[in-house]
Amino acid sequence: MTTARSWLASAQDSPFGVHNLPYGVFSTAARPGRRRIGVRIGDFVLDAGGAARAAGVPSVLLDADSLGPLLAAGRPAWAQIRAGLTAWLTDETYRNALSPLLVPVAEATMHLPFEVADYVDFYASEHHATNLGRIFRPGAEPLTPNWKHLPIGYHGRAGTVVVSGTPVVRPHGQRKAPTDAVPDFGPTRRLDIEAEVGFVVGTPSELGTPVPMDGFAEHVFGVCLVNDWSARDIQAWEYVPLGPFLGKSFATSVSPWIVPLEALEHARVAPPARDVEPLPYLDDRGGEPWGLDIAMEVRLNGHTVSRPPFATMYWTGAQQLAQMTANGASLRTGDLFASGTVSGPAKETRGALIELTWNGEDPVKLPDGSTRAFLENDDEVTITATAPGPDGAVIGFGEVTGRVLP
Ligand SMILES: O=C(O)/C=C/C(=O)CC(=O)CC(=O)O
Ligand SMILES: [Ca+2]
Ligand SMILES: [Mg+2]
Repeated sequence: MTTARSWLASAQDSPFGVHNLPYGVFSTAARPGRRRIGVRIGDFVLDAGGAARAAGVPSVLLDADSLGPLLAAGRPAWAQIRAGLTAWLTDETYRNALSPLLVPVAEATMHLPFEVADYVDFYASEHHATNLGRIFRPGAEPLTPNWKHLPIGYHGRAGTVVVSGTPVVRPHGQRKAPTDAVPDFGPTRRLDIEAEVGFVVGTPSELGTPVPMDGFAEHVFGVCLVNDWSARDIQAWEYVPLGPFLGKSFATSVSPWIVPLEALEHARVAPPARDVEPLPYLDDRGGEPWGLDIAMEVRLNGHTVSRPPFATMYWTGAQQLAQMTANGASLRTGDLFASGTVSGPAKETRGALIELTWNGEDPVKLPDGSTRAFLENDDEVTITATAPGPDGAVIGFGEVTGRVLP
């Protein structure tokens, strides 16, 4: 296949070229109350509903203030709309009609692109799970006996998923260090991040009917970046025996651009070897597994502190989807499930400060001479990522960023 090129100069050699075309929801200062679906192309946001009208094929799925209707429309509609956008942005004859519908990225305010239905967070990095096991449960086997038999996860708080740029207020909660006799209540002293990848569900499923791994592309619309902000002192005290609760439910940030699954076809890689035989519903050996070669980067106050490699994740999104629905639980349009913290084997590839600093014992040094065990007020964390596209093209995910407020 030859590489299609856009007539838009800034789309050439861009991580937002015609091979990507991620969807978001934006407004402009001229009309702040008017939210529209935008498609990122080069340094611009294309007003997608306007583009469809200009091309003579008005679309109720694109003329919307949320991605909800598009998500619900299903894979054939997603493919058809993507093909239309690709044609309009590569065929020179659309240039004059579409050019007035391009808004410079700097002039677009991005919003949460869909109403998050249910939110699930997994625990799928063997390196992260091993590190956290050692830190939270010293002396015990770091990986619990179930870890290689099923993707462990928990249900999070959909209503506190916020778009990139939303400030994160330092949460209060019960804190009790192992050496304290009793807990006290106050602002977390151990505010942390978790660099993750999020999967956005489009097509719903029926209650009582599990979705197998090969239903992944039918149900999952696309992929975003996630920062699962975590208060480690609150978490360590409250999580026994039911798992994460208030230490993680105060805010979860997502990137504003949803990269369609079709754009990641060239990023598919084999996941790590399965050294415990998976049960049949999770066995992706011999099939077409959904490992993804997404290279992530975590910046703290502009300084790169980690480069987590998503390709090292033990459990894939397809296995997580199969696990999430194995009991017959249904999917809803707008469900978001996150991969779990992405940590590679090397220290500089760990996706959370608790691992990077080994529970604060070995603080991260910043160029201004300061150090961080955990986040301080006014710190800003940004996660970015790229993946390989066709013919050497790069697929950009944009960023998820957030600043800590007292
Ligand atoms: O090992 C534990 O007790 C908990 C670890 C986590 O913080 C889990 C989590 O949020 C899942 C993940 O992001 O990998
Ligand atoms: Ca997490
Ligand atoms: Mg969270």
